[in-house]
Amino acid sequence: MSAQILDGKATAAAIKSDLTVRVAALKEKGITPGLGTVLVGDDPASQKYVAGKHRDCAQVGLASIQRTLPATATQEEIEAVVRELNEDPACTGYIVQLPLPKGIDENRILELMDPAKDADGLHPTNLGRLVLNEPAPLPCTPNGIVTLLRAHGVEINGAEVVVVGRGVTIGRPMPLILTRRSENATVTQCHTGTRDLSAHLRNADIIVAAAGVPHLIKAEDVKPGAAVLDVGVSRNGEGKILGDVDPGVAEVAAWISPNPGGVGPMTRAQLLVNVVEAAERAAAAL
Ligand SMILES: Nc1nc2c(c(=O)[nH]1)N[C@@H](CN(C=O)c1ccc(C(=O)N[C@@H](CCC(=O)O)C(=O)O)cc1)CN2
Repeated sequence: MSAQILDGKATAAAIKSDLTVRVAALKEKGITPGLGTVLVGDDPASQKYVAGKHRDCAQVGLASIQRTLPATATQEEIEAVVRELNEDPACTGYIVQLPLPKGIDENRILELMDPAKDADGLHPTNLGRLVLNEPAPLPCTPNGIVTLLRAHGVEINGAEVVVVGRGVTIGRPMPLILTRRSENATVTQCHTGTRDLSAHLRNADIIVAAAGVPHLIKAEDVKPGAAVLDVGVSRNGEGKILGDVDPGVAEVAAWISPNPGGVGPMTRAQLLVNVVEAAERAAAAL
């Protein structure tokens, strides 16, 4: 078997094309949504992701606001920027690029954000709304994964899903989204404390690999016909991305997301969706 590609680039392009029309409609009503980003430090990957987010904004017609602080920025300096964006009417939604430098209390920064402007869906209020099944912006990568699977007709309803990883951007929220009635999957969450990862993986119809361990998932761990989403990003000496999924998995799986070109572009597209949806809700309330 040679797996079919879960094409994140093409799916994200279709989403952005739809958003371009919706942003134009908002502008006709006098509303220009704007995405803010807060980038702290000089991590090349984070710089690249944030630059991509601003390129996307330009592409769909969103305004964008960039705040960049040095790696030496203090907790108080970062909090001051968050307070400023909370108050800035031009910024309808924003994100704080993660991870923040060592020594910064990331949770305190997230908690300080105005939940109404949380474009990442990572504010505790919005994560709580997800738990309560109330409307909220959804974390971008997990939501992007669901959208990617749906776009390719992969059955989620009733599927056995194994999520590998428990980080705040993917691992924690992914099961919350997949177990909603609208998705209706059964989810097992695995992590570094899991005793027999292979045993869980071999039972999965869908694997979401977000461990950050290069080539952790091998062909022999995967049930023939499964869909495998490679979310992990490690880099070799030349900066080339090494995903969590071994290339041999493509011979066993029915569906596989390339990395790059799979979940990454979907993360960015879903962020734009959150910003535009928030602006549409605000416009409807006028
Ligand atoms: N505040 C947040 N921080 C982080 C998030 C997040 O959702 N919110 N997720 C990741 C990084 N991320 C978004 O910020 C992200 C990761 C990857 C991509 C992407 O387009 N990747 C490309 C490859 C780019 C490359 O060559 O390096 C791809 O997969 O094709 C976009 C956004 C952690 N932080």
